[in-house]
Amino acid sequence: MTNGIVVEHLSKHFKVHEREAGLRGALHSLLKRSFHTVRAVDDISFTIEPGEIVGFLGPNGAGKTTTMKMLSGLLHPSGGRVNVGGFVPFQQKEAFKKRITLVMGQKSQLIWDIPASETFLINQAIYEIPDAQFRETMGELTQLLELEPLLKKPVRNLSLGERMKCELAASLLHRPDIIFLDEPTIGLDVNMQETVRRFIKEYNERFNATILLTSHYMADVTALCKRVIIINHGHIPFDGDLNQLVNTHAPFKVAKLVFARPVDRHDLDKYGEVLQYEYPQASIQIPRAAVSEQASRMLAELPVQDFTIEDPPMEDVIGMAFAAEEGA
Ligand SMILES: Nc1ncnc2c1ncn2[C@@H]1O[C@H](COP(=O)(O)OP(=O)(O)OP(=O)(O)O)[C@@H](O)[C@H]1O
Repeated sequence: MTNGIVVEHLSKHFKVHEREAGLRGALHSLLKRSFHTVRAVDDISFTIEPGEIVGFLGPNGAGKTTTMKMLSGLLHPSGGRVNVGGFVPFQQKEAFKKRITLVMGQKSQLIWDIPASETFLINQAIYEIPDAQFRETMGELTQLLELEPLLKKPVRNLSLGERMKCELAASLLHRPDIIFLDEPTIGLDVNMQETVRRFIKEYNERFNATILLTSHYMADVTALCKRVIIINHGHIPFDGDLNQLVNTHAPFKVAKLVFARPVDRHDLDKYGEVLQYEYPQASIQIPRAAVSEQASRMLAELPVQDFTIEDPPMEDVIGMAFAAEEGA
């Protein structure tokens, strides 16, 4: 049984009731209802191989959650075809539900007033997980996510990060091999983001799970995803290797220098575009093709004390990809 995903010409259009403001508008819309169509997802196609982790990126309102809901069977598409692990998601077959999970960082499935361990038991019943398998998976998840001290506390007393760990455990108890993660690290502190990231990676490796992940934190994307799909206004302007995205939209690197003594700002212009210079530090943007030549020139000609070459921040690269799509 494969756990790949195939999406062909998928669309979701919402018909939204338009109402004019004020009493007149309310009366008018009672008599004559007018609608407009929101093309939340508009003819997208992609394939995800079994075991792949793919970053699904886009600005607010781009269509990420709508796509994930269609892939997990919560929304019926307006057009196109979806195949997730051999199933048509919106048919909502029991066997399909046992293969997938949708984790939404902003929504909780845990019951507020009781400990998470009791929600786990409820999920065991819902997913018909045999006792032995439940104990084994619970043991694994408890160890991977360090859940032991949290299991008996009412969910309302957990911190956001602790709750997220329990959320992940509840969503993965039935050992799905296709996982949709919608902002799993939102609002978590840097350490907890790192824990969740490590866990996602380990789960993927252990169960060869296919994972589609949205996140506004680029550290999640660079740590987990070799491939990214960018969605903007319901379209996909980019689908490919993360490195290729950087090469296409940011065909330059940034040299960070620390000088041993002050240099003339104008002397730096010949090496590239000076982004910032405030003694002792400078940042210079250099076309990728010229990086090694300019790096050796700078080291030979300038009083360099410390020197690094970095890719531009991923947030900037993604921003450039969105901007290119807007301008297209
Ligand atoms: N039920 C609905 N009725 C009408 N419009 C909707 C509905 N659900 C989503 N939309 C609209 O569809 C578009 C895509 O929304 P979606 O939630 O998929 O975006 P997103 O990429 O997940 O954004 P975010 O990063 O803010 O979560 C938005 O314009 C949104 O307002």
